[in-house]
Order: sequence, then C-alpha cells, then structure tokens
Amino acid sequence: MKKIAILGSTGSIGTQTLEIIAFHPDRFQVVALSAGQNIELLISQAKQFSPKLVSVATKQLADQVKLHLPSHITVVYGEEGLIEAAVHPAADIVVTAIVGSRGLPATLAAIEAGKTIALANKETLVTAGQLVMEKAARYNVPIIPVDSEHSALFQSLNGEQLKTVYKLVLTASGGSFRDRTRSELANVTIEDALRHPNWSMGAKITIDSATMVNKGLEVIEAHWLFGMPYEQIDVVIHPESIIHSMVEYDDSSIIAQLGNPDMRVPIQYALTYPERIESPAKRLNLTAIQQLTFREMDYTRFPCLQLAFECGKLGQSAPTVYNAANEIAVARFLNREVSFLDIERIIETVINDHNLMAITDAESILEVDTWARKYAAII
Ligand SMILES: NC(=O)C1=CN([C@@H]2O[C@H](COP(=O)(O)OP(=O)(O)OC[C@H]3O[C@@H](n4cnc5c(N)ncnc54)[C@H](OP(=O)(O)O)[C@@H]3O)[C@@H](O)[C@H]2O)C=CC1
Ligand SMILES: CC(=O)[C@@H](O)[C@H](O)COP(=O)(O)O
Ligand SMILES: [Mn+2]
Repeated sequence: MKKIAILGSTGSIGTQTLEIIAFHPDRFQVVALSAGQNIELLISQAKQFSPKLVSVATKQLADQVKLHLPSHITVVYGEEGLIEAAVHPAADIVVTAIVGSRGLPATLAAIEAGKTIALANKETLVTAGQLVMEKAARYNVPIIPVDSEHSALFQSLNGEQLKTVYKLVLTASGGSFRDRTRSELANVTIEDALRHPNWSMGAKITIDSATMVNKGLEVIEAHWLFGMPYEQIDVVIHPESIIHSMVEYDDSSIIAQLGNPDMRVPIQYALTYPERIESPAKRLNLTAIQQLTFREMDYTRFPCLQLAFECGKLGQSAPTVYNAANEIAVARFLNREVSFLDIERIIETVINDHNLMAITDAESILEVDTWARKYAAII
C-alpha cells in the first residue's frame, strides 16, 4: 500500500489524483490532503478518503473544517500547515499539485523528509530548478514528473543513455488562440482564453497555455528534470495533443509516448512507477483519429516562449523573474485588470528591468520573486 499526500487536492490535478486512488483502493492510501480556499470540497474528500491530516489556507478556514471532521483528523493551516502535509511521517509519495511557486517551501521540505515527489507544480522547478534538483540528489529522492510532456519524455528516455539524446521535442497544442493572428488577440476575453481545445485544467495553466508561457515553463522544467541543455530542447505545435512529447536520439530514431489527453494517465504512472497497471482512461484508437498533424513553432506569434528560452539560457535569477511576473500578470488578467496582450508586456518589462543576480538559496529566490511580483503588480 503506497501512502500518498496531496498538496492541492481540490484542484484539477488533485481531484484527478484522488480519482486514481479511488480506482485502486488496494494500492493507495491517502494520508494528507491540502487545499487553499475550497473547504467544502476538502471536507467531502476527507470524509471519503479518511486522511490523518488536512491543511487549508487560513486559521479561519481551519476552524470551520474542524466542525465537520472527526477529531482524529488533524486540521492545520497556512504555509506551515502545507509543510506539515508535505512531511507527514506516514507519506511515501507527495503529489505537488498546488499552483504557483508558493509550492516551493513545501516541496523542499518534502524532499528533506525523503518523500518521493510526484511533481505537477512546474513553477517550483522554474523558479528554483537548481536548488530543487541538487536537494533531491543530496537526499536521494526521486522526482517523477506528472506534467504530461515530461511524463512522456521520462517514459521515452527509459532505459536509454542520456548522452545519446539528440534532442527533446515538447509538443504544444497551441492553446485557445492557436489559429488567431496577433492582431486578433487585442480584445480576447477571459472566457475565450479559458476554452482550451484539448485539456480541462485549472485557470492559471489554461491562460499559460494560450500565451505559450506554459510551454516556456515546460522547456525550463525539462532542462532541470533531464539535465538537457536548452540547445537540445525543441517545441513543435501538435494540435491534437495525442503525442505528449518525444525524444530524438543520435541514430535518428524518435521515441514518443502517445495517448488520449487525460492527465490521469501520467498521474497514475508517477504513483505506480516503474509498474504499469490498468487505468480508468479511455484507450487510444488511432484508426478513429486517422491523422496526427504538426506545425513549426512561430516564435514571433508566441514571444513568451522565445523569452523563456532566453531566460533559461541566462540562468541565475532570470527564470524566477519570468515565473513570478507571469503569475502576477495572469492573476491580473483573470481579475479583469489587464488585457490578454498585457500579460506578455508585463513579463517582458519586468525581465528587461531586472538586474540579473545569483540564486544561491531559497532566501535569494524569495527576494527576487518578491521584487518581480511587486513590480508586475503596478505596471
Ligand atoms: N491541470 C492540469 O491538467 C495540469 C496542471 N499542471 C500543473 O499542476 C499544478 C496545479 O494545476 P491545476 O490542478 O490545474 O490548478 P488548480 O487551479 O485547478 O488547483 C490549484 C490547487 O492549489 C490550491 N491552492 C491555491 N492556492 C493555495 C494556497 N494559498 N495554499 C494552499 N493551496 C492552494 C488550490 O486550492 P483551492 O482550490 O482549495 O483554493 C487547488 O487545490 C500547476 O502547477 C500546473 O501548472 C501540470 C500539468 C497539467
Ligand atoms: C496537460 C498538460 O500537461 C498541460 O501542460 C498541457 O500540456 C497544456 O497544453 P499546451 O500547453 O500544449 O496547450
Ligand atoms: Mn504540460
């Protein structure tokens, strides 16, 4: 029986993780759940899965949750509560399904506590890739990707020698506005932006997909997860999201992972790795699909992806700034304060006005992250 803690159990990844756990009741047990504000859902999850501990964003919410749960379930809150969930002594695997770089301290704590990390929260690797990977190596902790592209790369690299990789190829759906020109983006609405063609996901990542920032974050995530130079990472538009990513080797062979767009597959793989077991996902029927298509990435149409490569190559504090500026810009867009195209303007401005600095520890990351957030909030 694998014991699971989920950070962000009320979100898109969190609820799908619980679907997998419910599908395999003999294999998994939930020991900790963490939510932000959605206590109604958290309470019903706790009643169904009987964790030992639940965590919510604030003391006020924790007090309300306590009224609805039996006293043997510990209720904690805030950043410390999130960390308690991440280091729960009974947990073997921590699923990091919280959104944004606020997931970093709990992820670092889980690594120090020796937990296997099933990593969905890509922002932690973008903002602190070196720190996270060095810590994972020091504590001998596996980081298993949940993000569909990285799960695909992980599977396509299985048993191969990294030195024989010619390039990693991430696929991108193109997002909600794939077929619109830049001039057509000026007046798009939040509702339009949230209509992803293939995946049902949380709001922040759906906007990231439309700006192509999601692919930018994923390029940096791939760099850190697989130790691959940016020059050997490529992105291709694949509107059907059936090939989840691929690895091209020196001998010209390409190994890819395919499947219907269903996050329960990579989530389950991260929980059962290296085993493969039956999943609730619908099987892929290639003859029904008939054709898979590909388009060259247009870096002028999607400048945020170009910027991510530049920030990744610059290293130091640049990826932290890229991520923080984007988190604020997306929150402002979702709050109807700025337009869709303002997201890239804000990111570009914050990056251009930033003086690159060395990132040595969690404190320096927090300092840069705080500066970028404050600036992105007012421009
Ligand atoms: N959705 C997907 O298909 C994919 C997502 N990812 C990545 O996974 C991560 C999660 O994405 P997704 O599930 O879509 O996001 P959602 O917005 O659906 O869920 C976010 C989760 O984080 C919780 N949360 C937010 N703020 C806080 C806080 N201050 N303290 C504690 N918990 C908080 C939310 O709690 P609450 O709702 O209770 O406030 C919720 O459980 C992201 O990093 C995303 O990039 C990667 C690949 C695919
Ligand atoms: C499901 C998943 O992993 C998302 O990150 C997804 O890849 C978003 O799709 P695009 O960013 O390719 O639109
Ligand atoms: Mn992805």
